[in-house]
Amino acid sequence: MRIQLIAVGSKMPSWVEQGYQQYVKRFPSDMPLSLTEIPAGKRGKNADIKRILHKEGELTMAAIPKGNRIVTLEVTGKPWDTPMLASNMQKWQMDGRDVSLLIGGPEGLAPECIAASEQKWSLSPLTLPHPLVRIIVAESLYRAWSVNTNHPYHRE
Ligand SMILES: C[S@@+](CC[C@H](N)C(=O)[O-])C[C@H]1O[C@@H](n2cnc3c(N)ncnc32)[C@H](O)[C@@H]1O
Repeated sequence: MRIQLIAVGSKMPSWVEQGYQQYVKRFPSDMPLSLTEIPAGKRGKNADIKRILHKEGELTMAAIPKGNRIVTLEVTGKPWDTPMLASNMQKWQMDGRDVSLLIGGPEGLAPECIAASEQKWSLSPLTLPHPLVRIIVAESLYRAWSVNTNHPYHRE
């Protein structure tokens, strides 16, 4: 099973790149994690946010390979603890499809992304900055994998 992270926002500061790389490099070859960045629309003074969000949504949906399970990262989604994430990961693997995890931009995800979502995952009731979310997701997925494989990274 491949896991694809699709995140609105590109040209991240080096600390974001470094943080993400810390975890992505640990994924096993039978469950690789990839990142697709969607350029965020320019938000000038009189920006048409609805149009920008729609464009980001179109680009996000176009980046998802056909048939993938779509999971959205949403503040108001389900708060999965590590065992629940590990259990979801096992279900994803048994289901046989690859997984696309979607992270929105400054105003969140476009309505079409939310409508296409099969599962909504909340990392916290706090609204987190989108550059940080990809790092937390990568670490959480790696931790869940370590639970499922009895790897010593995760300790009870
Ligand atoms: C800055 S937040 C967007 C805030 C926007 N007002 C909203 O409510 O969606 C950017 C993206 O980061 C992700 N995100 C931020 N905090 C999150 C959390 N606590 N749980 C899950 N995803 C989160 C979501 O994908 C969100 O679309």
